[in-house]
Amino acid sequence: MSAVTLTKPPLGLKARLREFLALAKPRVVALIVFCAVIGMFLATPTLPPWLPVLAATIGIALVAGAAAAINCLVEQKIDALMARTRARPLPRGQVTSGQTLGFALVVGGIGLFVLHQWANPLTMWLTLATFVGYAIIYTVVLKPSTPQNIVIGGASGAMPPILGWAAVTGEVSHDAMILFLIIFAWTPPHFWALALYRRDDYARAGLPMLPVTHGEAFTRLHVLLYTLILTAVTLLPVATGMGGGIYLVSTLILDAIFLVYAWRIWRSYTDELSRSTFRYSILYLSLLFAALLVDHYLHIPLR
Ligand code: HEM
Ligand SMILES: CC(C)=CCC/C(C)=C/CC/C(C)=C/COP(=O)(O)OP(=O)(O)O
Repeated sequence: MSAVTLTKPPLGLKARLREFLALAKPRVVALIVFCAVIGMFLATPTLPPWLPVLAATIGIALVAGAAAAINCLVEQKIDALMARTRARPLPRGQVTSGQTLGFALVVGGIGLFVLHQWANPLTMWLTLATFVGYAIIYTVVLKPSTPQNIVIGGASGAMPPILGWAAVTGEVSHDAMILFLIIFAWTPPHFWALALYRRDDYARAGLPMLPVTHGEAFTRLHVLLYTLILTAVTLLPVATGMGGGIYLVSTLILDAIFLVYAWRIWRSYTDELSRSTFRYSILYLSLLFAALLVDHYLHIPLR
């Protein structure tokens, strides 16, 4: 009887690079970097110096990608159980754990070096803390143990504008902390909208996400409550003068649409609505930060 070989054919270089890129969750990292870059531009009244901007953009992207790869490494067994994540490179066996660790260490190490050399040490340390916050504290400790995982872990995801700000000014101001608060308040409706229509995935994987531990109705109410908090927080830039007329009009429109989604999630839930709300959350954050940037340079003062 002839033996049947089940080994996969080796990947070509391009396909291999694609697998490594997938480990870095490029679309999430793109929005993270976008928010960091806006933080850099908001940090100074004129144009920020190009070298720290370039270094911080590259450095933050690399370290965030490395953090995402560690998340894929730690969660490979969980990812194999969920429909949304089972096609990732590790569960499919396209890369090994060792390769993923090596990739994260090299890419993250280069990112930290770039930040230290051409941005400043403060930005490097804050980015390293963000890396630890997401890759270790959120992924290893919080995610498998509490439904508040994404609320607390959201602090890491909210760091990018602070990192950008620090790269340009060498310090962290109150306005940078307001940008942090916006992403921090945005994370629960962003994630719970997804968790609602992916609740079976999370239940199968044994992860204590809010719809699994506290039920759908409770989660739907909390999407609405956090969207209300988000609306309040997005008015803070107007209170401090960081945001002017263009920002105010933009955020009122974006918040109103988000509130309609959140209200409907609470009152007349469907999975399709929840999916649209999740998609809108990404558009919302992108447009809100874009509005802050436009407003910064075409500022219409409100006082
Ligand atoms: C703890 C905080 C966060 C959690 C738990 C979370 C959760 C998630 C999950 C589970 C997805 C996957 C959706 C899918 O596979 O279809 C996702 C997608 C996404 N998230 Fe988040 N997120 C967080 C923070 C952030 C932050 C800070 C940003 C950017 C500033 C962000 C931007 C995105 C984007 C752009 C996508 C879409 C990715 C794609 O289309 O492939 N997220 N998020
Ligand atoms: C250094 C730096 C700026 C780091 C940023 C940290 C970072 C990559 C935050 C993104 C948050 C994110 C991808 C959450 C996905 O949730 P999940 O991991 O629970 O989702 P999953 O189920 O898709 O793995």
